[in-house]
Amino acid sequence: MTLKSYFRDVRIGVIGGTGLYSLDGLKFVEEVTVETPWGLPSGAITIAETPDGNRIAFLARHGPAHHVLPSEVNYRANIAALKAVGVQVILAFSAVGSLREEIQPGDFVLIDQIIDRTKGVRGDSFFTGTGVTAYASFGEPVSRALRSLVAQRSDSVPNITVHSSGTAVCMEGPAFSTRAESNLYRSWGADVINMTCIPESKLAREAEITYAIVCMATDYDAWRESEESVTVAEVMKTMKVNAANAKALLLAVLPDIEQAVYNDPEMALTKPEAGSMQYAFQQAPDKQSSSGRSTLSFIFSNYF
Ligand SMILES: CSC[C@H]1O[C@H](OP(=O)(O)O)[C@H](O)[C@@H]1O
Ligand SMILES: Nc1ncnc2[nH]cnc12
Repeated sequence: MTLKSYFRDVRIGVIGGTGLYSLDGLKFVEEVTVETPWGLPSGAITIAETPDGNRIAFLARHGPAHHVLPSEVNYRANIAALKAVGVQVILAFSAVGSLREEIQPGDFVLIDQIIDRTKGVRGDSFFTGTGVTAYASFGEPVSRALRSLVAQRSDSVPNITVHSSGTAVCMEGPAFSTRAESNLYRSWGADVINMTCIPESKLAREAEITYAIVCMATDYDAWRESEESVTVAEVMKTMKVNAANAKALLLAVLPDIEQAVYNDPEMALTKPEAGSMQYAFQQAPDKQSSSGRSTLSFIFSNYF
């Protein structure tokens, strides 16, 4: 596709997860289908206009009708497509199970750490198969600055409890965990569990996009002896309330993110990620595969 001229200025992207398939309260502009070197994303990207007149991009992670399983989401295409329309910051949303008594269904958690329990079946690097080697830094998988913006603004949203940090386990799925697994993750210090934050967060980092994910607790997974283990019915029931709260939180925090990406000459919000791959490449440019360089230029117009 030919990218329209305004796309370079669509700096904010939102990824909706289970139960969050569209945005409310913003003016619809258009839907765009972006083909990437890694294939097609889960669906069309919706471009919407904020009350401040900026355009943002929305993508439903599993597709608008949730037709794609977490292991089968083309995370590379999703992130590459958002990057192609200009996105520098992604605020993602995810339905998660709670591994802690104090994180109740309905609570939101701004995770700062992730334990990867996916099983190697997901395309998890833009560099795989390109003949170009690069190693992203991922010790802090989520943007501290974006988390803190969301945490601060969440005070203005009624009826939500937001935990400002936490560790997520990302499991393979689609079947939920056994009780033994759920207890194992608790013993590791994990607070919530989902099936999608890996490789989404890792690919955002490779693409130098500032990324945070709002984890919305829907259930107590499988660890509580006194309760039935999680079911989809339970997740969807809680997500009805969570989705409304997520939309309210997004509308509340958007002006702050817009201010940070359009009006801060220092670009403090995106600074840690922008340019972070600069020293991650191993080979001298003349030793990199030229077809790989051409593929990667789709997301790294600055390096290739
Ligand atoms: C349908 S429950 C399991 C499903 O829900 C979460 O999705 P998302 O992270 O996209 O909100 C979880 O990660 C699983 O993919
Ligand atoms: N218990 C759970 N495990 C994994 N992903 C989830 N998404 C919502 N609840 C979940």
